[in-house]
Amino acid sequence: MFQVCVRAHFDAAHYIRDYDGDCSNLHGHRWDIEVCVSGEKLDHLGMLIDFKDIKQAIRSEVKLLDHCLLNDLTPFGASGVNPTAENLARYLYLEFKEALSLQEKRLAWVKVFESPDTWAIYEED
Ligand SMILES: Nc1nc2c(c(=O)[nH]1)N=C([C@H](O)[C@H](O)COP(=O)(O)OP(=O)(O)OP(=O)(O)O)CN2
Ligand SMILES: [Zn+2]
Repeated sequence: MFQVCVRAHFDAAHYIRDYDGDCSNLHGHRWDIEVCVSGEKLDHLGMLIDFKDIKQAIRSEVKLLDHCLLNDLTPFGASGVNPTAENLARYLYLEFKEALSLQEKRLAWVKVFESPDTWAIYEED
């Protein structure tokens, strides 16, 4: 089984509603993300998936998220879903799953780092 992964980052602000502490105040992070596709079969070039294809999907998403207030975005707005690393990882997983429309491969996981030492992973069974 191969895993092919791409790392990227964006800068965005957020606050955690109802959090008992500083994180309920508006603050920013450099969010690092990692997107990983898995599968068995390589193409004639010896690639599971071209890094470029993953990068392109990430670029479109990062355009939406960079320098924004995550709480203002539809998935985290009136819905009451807090923009935590966990919820952001799930949101991005579903976005990339749709954007990449993978065949004979799957989106293995998406990692979202709030800092170099703290991160969340979302994957599907
Ligand atoms: N499971 C989660 N826990 C926390 C999240 C999260 O998304 N998922 N988010 C936060 C806050 O966003 C906060 O910005 C990060 O908190 P923390 O790591 O404590 O950041 P500090 O810079 O304050 O780190 P210290 O080591 O405490 O100085 C909180 N928790
Ligand atoms: Zn934070």
